[in-house]
Amino acid sequence: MTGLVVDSLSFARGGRTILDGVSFAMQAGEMVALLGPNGAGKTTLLRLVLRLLRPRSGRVLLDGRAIAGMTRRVLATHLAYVPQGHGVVFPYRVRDVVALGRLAGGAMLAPVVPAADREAAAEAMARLAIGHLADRSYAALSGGERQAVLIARALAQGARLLVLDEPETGLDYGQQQRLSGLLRGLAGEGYGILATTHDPLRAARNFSRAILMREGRLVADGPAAEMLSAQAIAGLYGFTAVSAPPA
Ligand SMILES: Nc1ncnc2c1ncn2[C@@H]1O[C@H](COP(=O)(O)OP(=O)(O)OP(=O)(O)O)[C@@H](O)[C@H]1O
Repeated sequence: MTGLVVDSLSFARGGRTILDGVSFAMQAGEMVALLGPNGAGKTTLLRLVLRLLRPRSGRVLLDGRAIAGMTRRVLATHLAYVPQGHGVVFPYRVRDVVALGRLAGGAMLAPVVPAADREAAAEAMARLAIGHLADRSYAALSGGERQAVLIARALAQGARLLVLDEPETGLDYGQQQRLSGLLRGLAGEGYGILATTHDPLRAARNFSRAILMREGRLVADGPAAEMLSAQAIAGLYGFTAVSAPPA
């Protein structure tokens, strides 16, 4: 698995500091939840890790190598992005959406999808138990099915570190539970999972570790259950914790 190091990362836009000296490292099999109020800088941090933005200062290392010097193809062998499952423009078949993951590594430039890429896509779909959706239109899927397809696309890419942006958004309870089980299973196989979330209670249950951010700074980092106590959550989001009334 790919080890990720985020080293003193800062980012600014229009003279305003959006991320200020964020540092952490994560290893194989870790499930790291990134939490904080709206505007804390979570998405900006993910975009820097994915090299979709350039930091003002600091660096991101994958297996000890700075991502700034990597080709897109090499970066894609380490890191895969699972965006939120919205915004469907074309009614692609599910098997084609998953096979698109192979493009990130520079494969599949031919007009016909090479057999190896088709196999990788089929394997990823089988892994997520969505083989039966292969010929369905991605646009016609439920939110949970789309999320599974996007994770399959990331697996087809071959990367071992998955970066997910609010993966449970829009999913019903059952689909959230399935997603959590799936991510835990992947972590058990040695995938690294880094996900933003707005649900501290689920994060405390399902993630091994939580990183809390506020106003562009990392304010806490540790075991999820410990980091996400009622008091810590109240402090992070700026409200007063109320205890349950006596029965
Ligand atoms: N391109 C940009 N130009 C100017 N400001 C930006 C830009 N992108 C983000 N910001 C600002 O940076 C801050 C952090 O935004 P970011 O989207 O990273 O927060 P977030 O923690 O992901 O928030 P949310 O929980 O609402 O998704 C916000 O104040 C946002 O307005």
